[in-house]
Amino acid sequence: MTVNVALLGLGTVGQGVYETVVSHQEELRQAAGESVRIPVILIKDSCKNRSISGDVEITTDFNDIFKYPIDAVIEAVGGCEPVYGYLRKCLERKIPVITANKELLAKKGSELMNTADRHQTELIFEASVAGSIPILYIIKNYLKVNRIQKLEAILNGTSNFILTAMRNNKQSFEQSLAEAQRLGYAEADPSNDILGWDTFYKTMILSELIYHRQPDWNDVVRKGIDQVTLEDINAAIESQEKIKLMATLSRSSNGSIKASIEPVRIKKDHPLYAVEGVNNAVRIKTDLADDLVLSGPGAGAFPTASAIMEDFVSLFKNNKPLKDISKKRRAVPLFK
Ligand SMILES: NC(=O)C1=CN([C@@H]2O[C@H](COP(=O)(O)OP(=O)(O)OC[C@H]3O[C@@H](n4cnc5c(N)ncnc54)[C@H](OP(=O)(O)O)[C@@H]3O)[C@@H](O)[C@H]2O)C=CC1
Ligand SMILES: N[C@@H](CC=O)C(=O)O
Repeated sequence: MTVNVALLGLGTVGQGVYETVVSHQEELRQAAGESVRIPVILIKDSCKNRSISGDVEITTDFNDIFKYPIDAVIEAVGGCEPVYGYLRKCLERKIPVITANKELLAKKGSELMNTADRHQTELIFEASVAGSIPILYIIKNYLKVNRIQKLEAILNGTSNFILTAMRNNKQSFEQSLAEAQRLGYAEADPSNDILGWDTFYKTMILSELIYHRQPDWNDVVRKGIDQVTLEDINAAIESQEKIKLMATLSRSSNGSIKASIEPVRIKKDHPLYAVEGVNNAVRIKTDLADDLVLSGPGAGAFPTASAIMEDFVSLFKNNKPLKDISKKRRAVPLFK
């Protein structure tokens, strides 16, 4: 048997997913119990050269994906429109969706999750937060008894890459951003990265997961790294400190959720001090486990494809065919 996956988007992430499906057939067969094939890929610009095998249809028409017996959809386009409509259509047809799209999830995650629920299918999105780090899985499945008191995190690979390059190589902000774009870390619109929006969306997803709701967006402090200068970085070095774009999330005693995203100076003994380059890290303080820190690459083709493909195989429980897997088996619902 073969599982057919429609891939939406063939940029940094989509290409990483496509190549992983080609290079990891054996592992996918082991984990999913069936071989995995991508018969169709949606793109925007039909004039670009693509390194894709000849038997894959490349299309600019979303509806073409339904010409194939699609078992799952992987979305790597980004943004809200037209993707929201596309994913709704897939879920309404009971097709499970795996997405890396944090902006869409922060803005429309509840609606899409309700659609998935109504149609008894899955919407999963490990890749939307902290790249390759399985942070959503760990919070959902491994911290059910613990009370999460506070979360501190570096969630934007591009910003951390830029701050590291400015510090270590004395590169200018602009040069460092251009390098992050060349490496495929930055969003299509990099102002999402450098103004803190990307971290903001990821923090909202974490808030949904941990507290089952988001704070009022107007109450969230959101600053990016756009105002950080080489002088600021040198001043931090003088004090043996580093500047990091830090997200924080907690619930106050009155039940309100507090979140902030801003560049902060941290000292050598801070657990996230050593997190450099494109890496992300999440520090979770809980009442029982105490202080947990997870780190790993937060952006890039293969770290993101890793999270997407691990999400994908998580759809296969006990090697059952995808169509036989009931939605009701999902462990803890997110966005509810
Ligand atoms: N880059 C990264 O490291 C990470 C990215 N993400 C998320 O993954 C998603 C994709 O990111 P990334 O691969 O970097 O983005 P890219 O800009 O590299 O790729 C986007 C892809 O989507 C296609 N596309 C854009 N608009 C449309 C449209 N209207 N209809 C059809 N196809 C369209 C583009 O087509 P064409 O090729 O024709 O231009 C391109 O193939 C985003 O949600 C991003 O936030 C998540 C984690 C990490
Ligand atoms: N642009 C994002 C990509 C991953 O989510 C980042 O730099 O972290």
